[in-house]
Amino acid sequence: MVNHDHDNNVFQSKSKPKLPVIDLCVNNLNPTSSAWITKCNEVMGALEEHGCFIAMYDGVSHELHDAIFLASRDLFDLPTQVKILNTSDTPSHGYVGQIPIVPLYEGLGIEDATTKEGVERFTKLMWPSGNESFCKSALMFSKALAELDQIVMRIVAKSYGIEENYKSLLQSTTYLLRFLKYLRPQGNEKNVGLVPHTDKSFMSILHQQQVNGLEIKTNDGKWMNVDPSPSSFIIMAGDACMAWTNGRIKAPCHRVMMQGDEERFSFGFFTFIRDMKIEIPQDLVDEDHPLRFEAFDNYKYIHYYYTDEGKRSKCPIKSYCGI
Ligand SMILES: O=C(O)CCC(=O)C(=O)O
Ligand SMILES: [Fe+2]
Repeated sequence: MVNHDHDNNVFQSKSKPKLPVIDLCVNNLNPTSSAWITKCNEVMGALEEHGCFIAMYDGVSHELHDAIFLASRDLFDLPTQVKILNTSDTPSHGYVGQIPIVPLYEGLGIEDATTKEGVERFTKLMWPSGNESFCKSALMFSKALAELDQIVMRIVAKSYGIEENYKSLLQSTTYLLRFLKYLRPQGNEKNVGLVPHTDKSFMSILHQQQVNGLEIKTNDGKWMNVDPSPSSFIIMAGDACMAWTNGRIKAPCHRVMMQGDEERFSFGFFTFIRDMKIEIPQDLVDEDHPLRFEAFDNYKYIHYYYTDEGKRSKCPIKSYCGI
């Protein structure tokens, strides 16, 4: 069982750079209160400064937090020949494991994770005779995180005055829930769990259990640790959001470093825009902010990223559709 005592502690070690922590608990969100404007400013300030922040969110109960991490352990305990059945047309959306540059990393993904069909399809593939509790937890967790994503994106859209543009994106949003596991590091050295990258998603929400490892690069090039808590979720912009906001919100570079002798479980919940080109809203283009990105397709961009040219690029979204 997870120990929740650390929930009330300070989230990040002192004297190190800290990510803003913003309360997005449902009961504390009242758009008619005077505190609401302050909250929106905090969210926008954090996203424009860091491309990410820590959200305190009660849409995932402690019971669901425990259940989804138990479900994750069940999943990773399956034989590799079962896990590799999790395939996808999109690179790194299905099973990934035993990769030489990241030998500690293993991940599986549920596409259409907020739909019963999507979650049932995945569950049936992994457990042909069924796994009711897995299915229930994965669906509840995904739905709760989709709500959190929409809370954040509505604030972004309203602040920029681009609600109509966001509405059309929302209708084409798909959700990928990735279960992630990192083996305990070999020896005493800090080991790479996941190499530095920016996400190819529109938005990402990360959630980790008690073992640390996620590090986010600050604007002055330092790596900042993020400490976990059952009620905290890291909201992070992906490359697609960076282009959509005409560069106002940057996708932060992050990595996973493993230390100590424990394995680590985490979740990545990613939004992508399917079947439509993402256009940079006119309202975000003016004399001071000339158009920096052409309209682009989120999935074609992912495929581009996995080409040699994409992999070599320092900023793949700029190489793909930058002006
Ligand atoms: O495990 C984590 O906390 C981070 C995962 C991540 O960055 C990713 O899957 O893109
Ligand atoms: Fe990532």
